[in-house]
Amino acid sequence: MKDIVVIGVAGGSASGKTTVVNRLQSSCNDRVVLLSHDYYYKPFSELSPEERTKINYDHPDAFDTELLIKDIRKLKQGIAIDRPVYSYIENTRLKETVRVNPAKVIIIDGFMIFENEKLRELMDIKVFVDTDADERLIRRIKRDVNERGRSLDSVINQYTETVKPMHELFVEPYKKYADIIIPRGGLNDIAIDMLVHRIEAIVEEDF
Ligand SMILES: Nc1ncnc2c1ncn2[C@@H]1O[C@H](COP(=O)(O)OP(=O)(O)O)[C@@H](O)[C@H]1O
Ligand SMILES: O=c1ccn([C@@H]2O[C@H](COP(=O)(O)O)[C@@H](O)[C@H]2O)c(=O)[nH]1
Repeated sequence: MKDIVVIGVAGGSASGKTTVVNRLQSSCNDRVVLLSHDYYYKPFSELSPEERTKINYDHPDAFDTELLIKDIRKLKQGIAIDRPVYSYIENTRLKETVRVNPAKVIIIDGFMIFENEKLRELMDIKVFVDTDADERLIRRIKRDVNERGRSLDSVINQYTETVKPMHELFVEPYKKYADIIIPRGGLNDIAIDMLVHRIEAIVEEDF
């Protein structure tokens, strides 16, 4: 039996990680499972909804990364997990969980997943989705206003106060750990096709 392969997909907020991962998943179907670092945001249930809007969500302390590491280890041992579900609208973890069964390829995505050494060491292939900051900001404004229930002012304030400075501390310096860098994000067909072929080769090996 071959080892389970863990692929990490990092990159700044709104760089196109989800777009890349969805394209990888749809090419490889149920042979691949996805765990997003964002599922593992701490619930901060002791705080009021108003207080939760003020948290720095771009700092490593906002995540329960230990739980993610435990869950990846269980999947690697062939044990199913119940992963948390996070709401960006309510800024907290929901009551329900989602069952994740072991698969040959585990994809982990998250903007700062290369920052944590223990997490990084679990990854066999590290991919960084690299998109210019101005494009990421435009995409983030559109997404957060349309899908995450934010006002234009709140997106711009959050970006200047935490997203950008934390990106410079916890995302960009860790790009050096990537094995593959995908410029321009989710619509880079050539880079995505190459990755899909690599993953297909892995899942087609004897299990
Ligand atoms: N190449 C692209 N061109 C234009 N918009 C894009 C592109 N890639 C992603 N987007 C859009 O930008 C937003 C952020 O992309 P997403 O894949 O969710 O990024 P991430 O997971 O890195 O935050 C989404 O609304 C997505 O539809
Ligand atoms: O409650 C929350 C939790 C997270 N965020 C922001 O989300 C992004 C990460 O998502 P991407 O898909 O990688 O963009 C992060 O930059 C946090 O600022 C939030 O606003 N509220």
